[in-house]
Amino acid sequence: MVPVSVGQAGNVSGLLLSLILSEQVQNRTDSVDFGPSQLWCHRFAGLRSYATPHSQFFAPSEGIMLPAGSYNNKVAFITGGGTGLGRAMTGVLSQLGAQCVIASRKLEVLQQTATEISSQTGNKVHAVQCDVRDPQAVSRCVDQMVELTGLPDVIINNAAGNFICPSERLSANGWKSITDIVLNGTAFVTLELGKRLIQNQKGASFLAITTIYAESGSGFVVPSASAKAGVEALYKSLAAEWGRYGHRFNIIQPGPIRTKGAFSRLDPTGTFEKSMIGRIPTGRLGKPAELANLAAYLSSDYASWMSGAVIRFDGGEYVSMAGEFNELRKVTDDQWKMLETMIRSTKGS
Ligand SMILES: CC/C=C\C/C=C\CC/C=C/C=C/C(=O)SCCNC(=O)CCNC(=O)[C@H](O)C(C)(C)COP(=O)(O)OP(=O)(O)OC[C@H]1O[C@@H](n2cnc3c(N)ncnc32)[C@H](O)[C@@H]1OP(=O)(O)O
Ligand SMILES: NC(=O)C1=CN([C@@H]2O[C@H](COP(=O)(O)OP(=O)(O)OC[C@H]3O[C@@H](n4cnc5c(N)ncnc54)[C@H](OP(=O)(O)O)[C@@H]3O)[C@@H](O)[C@H]2O)C=CC1
Repeated sequence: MVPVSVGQAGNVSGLLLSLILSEQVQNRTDSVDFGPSQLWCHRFAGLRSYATPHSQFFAPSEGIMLPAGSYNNKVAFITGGGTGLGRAMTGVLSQLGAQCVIASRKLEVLQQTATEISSQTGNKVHAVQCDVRDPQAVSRCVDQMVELTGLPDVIINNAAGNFICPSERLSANGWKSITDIVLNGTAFVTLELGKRLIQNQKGASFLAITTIYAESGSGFVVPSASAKAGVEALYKSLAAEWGRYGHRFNIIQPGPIRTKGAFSRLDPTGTFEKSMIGRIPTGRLGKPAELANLAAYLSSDYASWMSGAVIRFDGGEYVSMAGEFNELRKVTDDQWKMLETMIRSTKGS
């Protein structure tokens, strides 16, 4: 680990940094306990990753949590399973004994992931091309899965699209592109599989990956925020309606976890990561393996009494952003002494 100074980035991010974040970062530098000297940068595989010193209290455990064989004789269907978090979840489920089917648009990417994971775990991973925006394609994908593995025990709706964009620059097609993948795609997959499972009297666990801002909303990712909120309403509603058919529905809201797909579209210059880490109480990003362990637990028989749950998984970022006075973390001991003296010396109203 090497300490880095804020502002070491390249031209574009340097410009953005000074224009957008200068006040925030400068404040930190001057007066708070999270200045550049305490901002650490790990360098590995060509990627930067910032963390605070106190993140050492929260070192990630990336080993597989559930007992070996927990998914023997189970079939798991994961949308967007070829990359990022979907790939991590597929790896863990496969390692635990599941036969996995991964689906998305890019067949070559899926095939490569399937080959790599199955050669590591010894369990079959099937790649099926599917654009979840197209209900007919979803139906064909499920036909193909039925041929390969039969209907699944576990469905993970993980596929998504996103990009940062001021809403006044957003075209109708930009809106449609994101909401079609996230909300309609999740609905098409869930309805198609749900109906077939019901016909076959087979129970299943459904999991949706949303995000922390599904609850709060967020500027600059408005189609994603709207669609993810819709996914949460869909899953909470079906948890109530389809329990009688043996179906559970749960939701994970991840905070920031480094993946190429997310970071290239949400932080293309790498400028925002540092300020984001400053507001995460555990002082670091999440790891795909941590998310995968939680998903494996929620989708397993160990969680058979969990349905309708919304699990925030963000190192504390959401509550840290929400609390009115949380910025007072930045006040030093000397400043507290002064503030306390001022407050105690105030008499009357
Ligand atoms: C440090 C911060 C980093 C991260 C974490 C932070 C916080 C935690 C919360 C994070 C939540 C993350 C949520 C996610 O969902 S991340 C997942 C990201 N992964 C992907 O997006 C993968 C798939 N994405 C894509 O395939 C594409 O990006 C796209 C655009 C979604 C779909 O591709 P498609 O080929 O179908 O679409 P296009 O034809 O290219 O575009 C359609 C339409 O949209 C307009 N568009 C595209 N990009 C932009 C842009 N950047 N700005 C504005 N508009 C855009 C495009 O122009 C088209 O519209 P028209 O021109 O036709 O009007
Ligand atoms: N990483 C993070 O910090 C966070 C991620 N999330 C959520 O986690 C999930 C995974 O994201 P992440 O792994 O980071 O990003 P990725 O970009 O790696 O994952 C998105 C996946 O969705 C697939 N996909 C996109 N469009 C379609 C489509 N039309 N049909 C089928 N599949 C599609 C992509 O595959 P292909 O291109 O082959 O279609 C890709 O595999 C998403 O739901 C995201 O919203 C939530 C909060 C934070």
